[in-house]
Amino acid sequence: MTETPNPHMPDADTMTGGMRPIRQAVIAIGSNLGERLNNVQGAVAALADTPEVTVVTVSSVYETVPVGAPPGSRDFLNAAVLIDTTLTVHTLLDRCLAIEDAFGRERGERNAPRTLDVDLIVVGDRIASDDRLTLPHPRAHERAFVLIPWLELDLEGEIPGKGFVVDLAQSVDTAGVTRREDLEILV
Ligand SMILES: Nc1ncnc2c1ncn2[C@@H]1O[C@H](COP(=O)(O)OP(=O)(O)OP(=O)(O)O)[C@@H](O)[C@H]1O
Ligand SMILES: Nc1nc2c(c(=O)[nH]1)N=C(CO)CN2
Repeated sequence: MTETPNPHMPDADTMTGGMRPIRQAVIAIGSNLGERLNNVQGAVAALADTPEVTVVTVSSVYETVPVGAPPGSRDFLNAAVLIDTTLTVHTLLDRCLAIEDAFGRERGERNAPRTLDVDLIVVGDRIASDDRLTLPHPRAHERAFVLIPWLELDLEGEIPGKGFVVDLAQSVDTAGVTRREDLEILV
């Protein structure tokens, strides 16, 4: 679905800093290449260092079987982060991509092993679709490695148009998602 701008109202993405609303966003982080925990931890630290972003809570770390990845790919470490932000959705996306780059992310084939993936899952109840950004993330509702960490952060979480996280998490196969009690992300 594409957002239809209302010519009489300032779009939330073009309003000046002081006027922008605080939105709660869910960010999914993954790594299956290099120093996986260091990469995930670094992504959270970089988000926390971002002006106009406040990290609210961070999930446990989960070891997850790769989905849709080339044969032989290593397991991922995945986590989810709840943030409050006044950034526009596109500025937030740019920040996520810059954090990936800072951790040596190479952009090859889809689902190829990666040092770091930082995906925007939902930003408030924003629905958006353009050549750079789709919100909610179009595959989040079917991904146990996103839903299980998110559920830990917010039992009332919802993906607009798809349903509540608690229900979605029951409709997916969670066998490949294991909480790593021995690993922790520090904020
Ligand atoms: N909600 C979103 N979060 C992150 N990137 C998005 C989103 N919507 C669209 N994109 C675009 O997708 C592009 C490719 O993202 P990425 O390389 O992380 O995909 P992927 O991790 O291989 O696959 P997937 O999208 O299934 O997670 C990004 O450059 C970005 O412009
Ligand atoms: N287990 C797991 N599988 C994936 C992941 C991920 O983060 N975890 N990310 C993907 C592309 O974003 C594709 N497959």
